[in-house]
Amino acid sequence: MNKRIVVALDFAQPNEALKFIDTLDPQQCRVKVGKELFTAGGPDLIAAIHARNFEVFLDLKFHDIPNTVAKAVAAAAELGVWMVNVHASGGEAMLKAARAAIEPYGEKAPLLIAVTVLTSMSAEELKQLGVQRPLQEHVLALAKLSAQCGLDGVVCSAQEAELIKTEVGRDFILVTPGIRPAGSATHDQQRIMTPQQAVAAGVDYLVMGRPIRESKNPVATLSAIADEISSLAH
Ligand SMILES: O=C(O)c1cc(=O)[nH]c(=O)n1[C@@H]1O[C@H](COP(=O)(O)O)[C@@H](O)[C@H]1O
Repeated sequence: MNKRIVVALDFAQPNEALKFIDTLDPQQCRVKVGKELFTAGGPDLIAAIHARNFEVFLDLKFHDIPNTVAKAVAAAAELGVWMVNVHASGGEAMLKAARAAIEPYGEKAPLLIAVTVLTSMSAEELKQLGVQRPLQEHVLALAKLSAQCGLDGVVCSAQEAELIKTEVGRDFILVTPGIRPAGSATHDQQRIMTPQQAVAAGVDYLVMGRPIRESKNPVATLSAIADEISSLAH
């Protein structure tokens, strides 16, 4: 139940992110550094976050040729991050290359997670891209491929969690953004669930950004959600 929430540090500047995490408790949550913040802050910022005892999900969603992704994932492992992600749609060779690249790090290797279908995408949008099968089927197929390639888990929406846990296995880690407390703004997210629904569906890690950062009292909001979900069975 511990530290199920990963707070998305979607800030423009490293100093804003550090100021924000200095209000948080590393025993209560992990943090996610994405494209905007890493582009601005780079490895120095990751070191500064680690110095504050937070575990980092480096969310750079690598999607490139196998050689490039393998080297990028190894570079992430060098930073000592807790979790790193790639896009499952990069395909089998890319996923296997990413897995092989972090093998030498042994127990210190980050968790390697593949993004299935972005939580901002609807079924209609997926069809526009030429994917004819239903969205849930596509997410499941990408999750199965990721598992076969040795990845530790996937990013999906909590709406697909039960299906993936049943079909791929209980130990396959599910990381779900698109988490919205009841009544809060959905922003650009399409496939959403409340924190309680997500935990009930079997999700391992809930990624939450704006509902926490933009709330009047982020610390109180985070604590309230953490308390609520810790009382739910997994
Ligand atoms: O890999 C991710 O973290 C991710 C995948 C996905 O499918 N959808 C998604 O929203 N994310 C990230 O999760 C965070 C969600 O933030 P909020 O929508 O503000 O809660 C953002 O930092 C996104 O970059």
